Order: sequence, then C-alpha cells, then structure tokens
Amino acid sequence: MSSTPHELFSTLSAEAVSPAAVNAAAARAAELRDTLNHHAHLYYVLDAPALPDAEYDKLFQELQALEVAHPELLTPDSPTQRVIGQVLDGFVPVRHAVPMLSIRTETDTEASGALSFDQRVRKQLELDEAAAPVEYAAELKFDGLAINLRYEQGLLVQAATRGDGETGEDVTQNIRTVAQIPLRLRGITAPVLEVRGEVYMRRDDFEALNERQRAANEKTFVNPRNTAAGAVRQLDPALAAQRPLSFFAYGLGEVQGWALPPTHSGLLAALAEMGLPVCADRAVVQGADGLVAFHQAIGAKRDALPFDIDGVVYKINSLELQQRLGFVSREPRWAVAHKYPAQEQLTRLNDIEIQVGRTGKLTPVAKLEPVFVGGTTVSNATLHNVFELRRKGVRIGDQVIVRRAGDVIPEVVGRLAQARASYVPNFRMPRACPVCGSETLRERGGMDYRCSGGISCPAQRKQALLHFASRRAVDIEGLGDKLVDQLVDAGIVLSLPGLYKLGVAKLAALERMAEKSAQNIVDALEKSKRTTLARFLFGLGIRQVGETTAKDLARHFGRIDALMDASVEQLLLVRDVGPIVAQSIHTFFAQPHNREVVEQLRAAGLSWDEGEGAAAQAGPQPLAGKTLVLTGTLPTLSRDAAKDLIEAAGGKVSGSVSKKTHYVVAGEEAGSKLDKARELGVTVLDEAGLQALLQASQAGEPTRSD
Ligand SMILES: NC(=O)c1ccc[n+]([C@@H]2O[C@H](COP(=O)([O-])OP(=O)(O)OC[C@H]3O[C@@H](n4cnc5c(N)ncnc54)[C@H](O)[C@@H]3O)[C@@H](O)[C@H]2O)c1
Ligand SMILES: [Zn+2]
Repeated sequence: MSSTPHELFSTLSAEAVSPAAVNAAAARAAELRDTLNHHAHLYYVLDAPALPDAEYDKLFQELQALEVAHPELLTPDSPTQRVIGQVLDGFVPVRHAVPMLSIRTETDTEASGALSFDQRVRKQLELDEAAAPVEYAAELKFDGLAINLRYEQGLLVQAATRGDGETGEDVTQNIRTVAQIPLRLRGITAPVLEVRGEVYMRRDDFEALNERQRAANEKTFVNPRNTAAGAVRQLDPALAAQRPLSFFAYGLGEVQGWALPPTHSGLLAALAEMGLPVCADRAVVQGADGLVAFHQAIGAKRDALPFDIDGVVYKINSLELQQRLGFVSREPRWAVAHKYPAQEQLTRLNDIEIQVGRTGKLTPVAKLEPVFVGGTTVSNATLHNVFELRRKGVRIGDQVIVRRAGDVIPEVVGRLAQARASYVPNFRMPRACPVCGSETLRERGGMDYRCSGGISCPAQRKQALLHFASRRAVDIEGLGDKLVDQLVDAGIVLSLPGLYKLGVAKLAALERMAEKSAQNIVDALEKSKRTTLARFLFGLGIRQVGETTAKDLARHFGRIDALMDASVEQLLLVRDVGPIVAQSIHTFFAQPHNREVVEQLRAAGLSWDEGEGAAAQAGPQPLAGKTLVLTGTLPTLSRDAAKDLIEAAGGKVSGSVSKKTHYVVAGEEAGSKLDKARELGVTVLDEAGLQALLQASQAGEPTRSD
C-alpha cells in the first residue's frame, strides 16, 4: 500500500508533531510567558501578587514542560531562563559582584523529590552504585526576600535585594532597622564578606500587625512574605522600621580575604559565630535517605514553626563539589528546593455564614469549595469582620485565595481579580442574631457586631460550655459540639454548673447515646473536677483572659477569692495585664451571676490547690500607684534595701520631689528634697513611719490616701 507524503506525515504526527500542534504549543508558550511575566512583575517588583504561588507554579511548570517538548520554543527571555525582578524607581541600583540566583524547585511533595535530586547529583558527579552516599546540608526554605549584606572590614556597608539577579536595589537604610542584622560582625576584619540570607516576618509579628490594622479599620496584609518584601522595598525607612522583620543567613556572595570553610555546614556555623542569625533547624545528612528523613521531619513540625517556610533546601555539603557542579542559566546544580503543600490556594466562595462566638461576637465565615491547603482540606475560613470583607471586595461566588499557615485559623485573604458573571450584592451583617434573634449591636468605633442576647443566646451558651470543657480548660473528655448541641437544645444544661448535675440516666436518655458513653461522660466530668486555678479561670471564658493571662492571674493571686475581690488597680499589678484586661476581669466578677457560677461550681466539687499567690507573698502591694522619694541616711535601712521594700509593696521610688510625690522618707542629713516636700505639703516619714506603712500593708489594711 502506497501512501502520499501528506498521509505519511499525518500518520506520523499522531505520535509526533503536527504543524497545528506546534502552532498551538507556540501560542500557548507565548501566552504562558506573558501571563507569567505579568504575575512575576506583580510579585517581584510590586510585592502585590494577584495569584497564589501554587497557581503561578502550575503555569510555570506547564511552560517548562512545553519548552522541554519543543526546545525550539525556548526564548532567552522566558521566565524559566532568568531571574525575574527589576529595580524599582527611587532605589539606587546595585550591581552584584556574584549573581543572586534562583533555586530549582521539586514540587513533588513526596519523597521522590529528594530521590530525583540525589540521582541527578550522583550522575553529574559520575558516581557509580558502589560509591559512598553524597553528603548534603539540609536547611529550611524561608519564605521571605533574599538580601545580600556586604560587610567591609566587618562593618555593614550595603544591603541589596536580588532584583534580576545581576542588579538589585540598595536597601541599606531599611535593612539597618532590622535589629537581628548585625551592623558589625564579630571577629571579622576581612576586606569583603558578603552574606546572603532571607529577610522574613514571623507569623506572630504578622498576626499582631494585622490585628492592629483591623482594630484601626485599615487594610490588612495578605501574608508575611509580601509584607516583609514590601517593608524592605519601602522608600521611607521610618515606615520600614515599623514593620517587625527578622533575618536568617544561609550563604555567601563576594568574599575577599577570608578563608572559606570546606563545607556549607561549616560556613553556616562560621556565620553564626560572627553574630548572624542562622536557623537551628538544619542538618548534615547522607544520601537520599537522609534527605527524605529531613523533609519528613520538618514537614511534621512545619505548623509549629514561628515563621512560614515553603519547603526545605538541599545543598551539597562540600564547597569543592559545589564548585565542580556549577550553574545552569538561573540556578545552581548543587542545590534544590523541595516544597511542601502550598499555604495559599484558590477556591470558590460558596456562601457566607455567621458564627456566634462565646462572647456573642458575630464572625462572617466563608463556606468554601473544599480545598487542600497547608496540608489539610479546608472548607471553612474566617472573614474576620464585615468591614474587612468589604475592603477585600469578596462576594459570594468569587474565586478567593485561602491561606492556612501553622495553627492560625484558615482565612480568606483576597479574591482573584476577575469579572463576575452577574451582579452579586455586598454582604450585610444581619440585624438579628441568626441563632436567638436578639438584636445585633456594634460597639461604637468597634469592628465587631455582637448578639445582645447574652447567655440567653443558645449559641453563646453552647460556646461557653465547649470552652469550659476544652482540653486547655478543665478538660471534659467527650463533651463535644454534638452533645453540647443536644444538651442546650433540649434545655437540659443551661449553665456551667448544670453540667455537673448530669447523671448516667439523663445522658443515656439522649438520642444516639449508649449507656457506656453516658458513663464515660460522667466519669470525665468527675475527673475534670480536680483541676488547677489557671485552667478553671481560663475555662470561665472571661473576655480578654486567654490561657497565659489565666496562668499569670493564678500565679499572682493564688486564691480565687483574692482575684474575685481584686480592684482594677490590684489587677494592673499582674504581669502583662493592661487597663482593658483589668477592667474586663473586674466587670466579670462584679456581676453577681458570675460569682454565683463560681460558687456553684465549687459546691459541685470542683477543686484546685490554692496558695498564697506571688502578690500575697510579696505583700498585698498596697503601695501600688504610690510614688516615694528617699532622702538622707536612714538609721537601719540602706537606700537599696528601702527601695526594694517599697517596690515589693508595689510603690515606685523617684529621685525628685514634685506634686505627684505621695511620701518623702527622710533620714539624717536630708537636704533640699525635704525642704521641697515641706514646701509642697507632701507627707514626710522617717524610717519607722515607712516600716509602719509597709507593715500596715502586709496586714492588708488600706493605706492612708492623700
Ligand atoms: N504568586 C505569584 O504571582 C508569583 C509570581 C512569581 C513568583 N512566585 C513565587 O516565587 C517563587 C519562585 O521564586 P524564585 O524562583 O525567585 O526563587 P525561589 O524562591 O523559588 O528560590 C530562590 C530563593 O529562595 C530563597 N531561600 C529561602 N531559603 C533559602 C535557603 N535556605 N537557601 C537558599 N535560598 C533560600 C532565597 O530568597 C532565594 O532567592 C515560587 O514560589 C513562586 O510561586 C509567585
Ligand atoms: Zn444570639
């Protein structure tokens, strides 16, 4: 059978390449290059990405795959071939003595990412099966911004961004505000030592920054990476200084007059010696197995890290071998980044529901098309408050970006900028609580709406019970939302003490509750009775009192009665308790029904060890808020001893007398301070008078007030 050339061509093309397919590939490659360049500009130059990284990476890999299949489509300006970035107007360009490159990424989050890197390395080093495993330095891939720090004679003379890898931006002024970056290296006088590392923002610093933004009804930041990058590339160093930034060193640029250690791990140790922050989560491992183990170990603790990472980095440990392998276009051959599941993903916002919290706060919650993000499947995410929701312009039906990093609850950080098919109205807060129908109110100037129903609102009651029963409070095992729903809906439990009236019979009468499970709950209730004061206080759900504050309160007061009777002033003496927290605690215990709850719980058998708290041990601190001035020589007490006693009683010792001075304690040869005190009519005491004041305080008597 003969075939025409045309037929031959088309049969072949089924396997190989038809002109149409080549054209389609070329068009797609061009489209991808455009899209990637656009998003890279938003990301690297403007620090304002419009796509989650995972989406960008997908497109990037699609282009890479096309270029591998059709090498003729590869252009030198393809984003796969160069480091993207450029110098922003307003910054002085800095030419890097040694280019700042990218790192090849293994997106396969399974072990195979490590295996294929090791295989490549062994092939490039021409190692056969029998050869010993390659030694690697494994470290974290910090999600921040690469910085080159140039030290001359040990002094920081310049800091620059990566830019396009060849030329970056001079950001020395901003970098000088990063407290962790030493302005002078310890023990280094080399003419030139360029240190490379990542400037990043810790998660807690980022959350606190956003809390402040939210409280001020200002725009919140999307993620720590972009916030850090934006702060470093901020033209006003004063603004940059307000953003708390951190730093980790991980490599070198140009070096003159300093002998390199033989290994990367040795280099990191040397950098740490110089006073540079180097992350402790690093290891030297042997071969692919070592890499896999490191990847898994870090993956398991990723959520608990105080900062975002998007993967780990493997580097050949020997610097000599690194040199032998060298570079390809935009990346070294001796290093690879092995990623973890992305912490930001795109999904659809299906609906917005209102959740009523323990304190009645109404939170808009995003109901999402389930999406795998930060290592778990997420279908709910917080939208914080209606003002923030409006500012982000998020509406039902939108493609939204969901972020889940660490233990922070997943949140919707923004929407994908794209036209809506049809008009969708803005979300409004309901006028009535969706659970109890009570009116919803917003505190003046506040961002939050609250249900005004108080504990008559079943939602608040349920949350209060769940909170009390939670693991970090009194820990009632098995008392979960389903059971609490049943108990509250059936009107069986109306308040915390009501829990302890539950018996097996009552519980077993509930739907889907076997006798055995009922007994387990009763046992758990019994067990929860023996608790600690801190857990009990935390469990009460006093507004503003988290676990840490509860512990501080327990330590300070020792006994619950002392706490319940404490004045705002006394509460203010507790470590880290400010006016808002103190007021909230005081208001809580000023309400008879809250005291009643405490009494009933005690009557039900809840108990904990009580002791004299730090406050009692140090005296009841009745000199709180009092300013004293010491002058002259006291008969028995040294100046320091007197000061210690006064401070232990909560007083303050000042160096000069003013109208604000409460007492002047005068001894022999008292000078002008005594005259001044008389002039101003300030009470003057001798040592005996001071002792009496301190003693009176210890007996718990109120001090004279002036
Ligand atoms: N969302 C978007 O629109 C968008 C656009 C462009 C790029 N991106 C993201 O940017 C990333 C690609 O960036 P890239 O190619 O510039 O580089 P990269 O971030 O993948 O890798 C190189 C960088 O890693 C950093 N790094 C962190 N820890 C390190 C360590 N221990 N050792 C060495 N380097 C370390 C350095 O800053 C270095 O510049 C991808 O995650 C991509 O998703 C996103
Ligand atoms: Zn309500």
